[in-house]
Amino acid sequence: MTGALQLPIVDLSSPDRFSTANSIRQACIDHGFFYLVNHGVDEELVKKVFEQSSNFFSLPIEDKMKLVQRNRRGYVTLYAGKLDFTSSSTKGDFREGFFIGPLADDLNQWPLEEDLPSWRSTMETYYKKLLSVGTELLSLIALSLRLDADFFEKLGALNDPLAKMGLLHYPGGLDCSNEEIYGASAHSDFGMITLLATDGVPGLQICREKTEQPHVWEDVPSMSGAFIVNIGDVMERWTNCLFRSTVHRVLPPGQERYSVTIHPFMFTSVVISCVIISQVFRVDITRLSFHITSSITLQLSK
Ligand SMILES: O=C(O)CCC(=O)C(=O)O
Ligand SMILES: [Fe+2]
Repeated sequence: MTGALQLPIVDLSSPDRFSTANSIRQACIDHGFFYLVNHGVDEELVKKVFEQSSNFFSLPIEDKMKLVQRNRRGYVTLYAGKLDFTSSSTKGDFREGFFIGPLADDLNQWPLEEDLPSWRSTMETYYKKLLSVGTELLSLIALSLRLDADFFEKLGALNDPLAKMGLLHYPGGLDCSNEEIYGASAHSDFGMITLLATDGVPGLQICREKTEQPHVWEDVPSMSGAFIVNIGDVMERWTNCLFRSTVHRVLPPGQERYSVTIHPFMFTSVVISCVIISQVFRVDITRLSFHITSSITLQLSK
């Protein structure tokens, strides 16, 4: 069953940080998803990122394969990944991607400047800008949890700003009537928060009650100029499940679709403890730790 949904809207430019923090709190309790408006990222920059993304994915496959993923950076082919680990489908998700990690460590792969002029600088500008939006958001999230605004910063979230940006391309035109293939199969994101920009083509759906069967899927319409923000598994654990890491997916649209994700903070060395203590612990506190291997494979122990 599906239906359309109107997510809460959070205005990042509001001078009243406490009221913004309260609206974030309510949005994260009710949906785990919200629209972020007045975020200060220039519309022209977002447009350029989408244009450059399309330029890359339009290259011949041989050229894209020269940048095939190494160290979790670079090009990932159609069907190579499957976000729903529980799915019995033998095929992966019907999308291709290009992943960019921390700019300082020299592990990123870039198209040649002569092939795609300004490609690298556009992506680097967007990455840095989104990291600063994420930083502001993280301090508001701390306030929303009745913590000091610099709570996560003091834990080292900004010392090691391990962020991952994904350019995603859903080619469309897939007739999937016989097979269970999605653009992105059902999953929750594993980090703290995700900021998502889409080109407006529909396809994203969320399921708010992940334990209920059958799943009820609701369409998330895009909002012009807004980012879609969602809570990830690590933040769900920080909050003892007060904030939801909501399951979502992307249907294989008949129409071509582009999106850009960024997961700004992936702590590498911090033990995740609960900041919301209630009568009922919904997570196992004694095992709330996580590890990221050098290849940024995150294993959350449950
Ligand atoms: O493309 C989208 O709209 C969402 C993608 C997504 O959920 C993901 O890559 O984690
Ligand atoms: Fe996701």
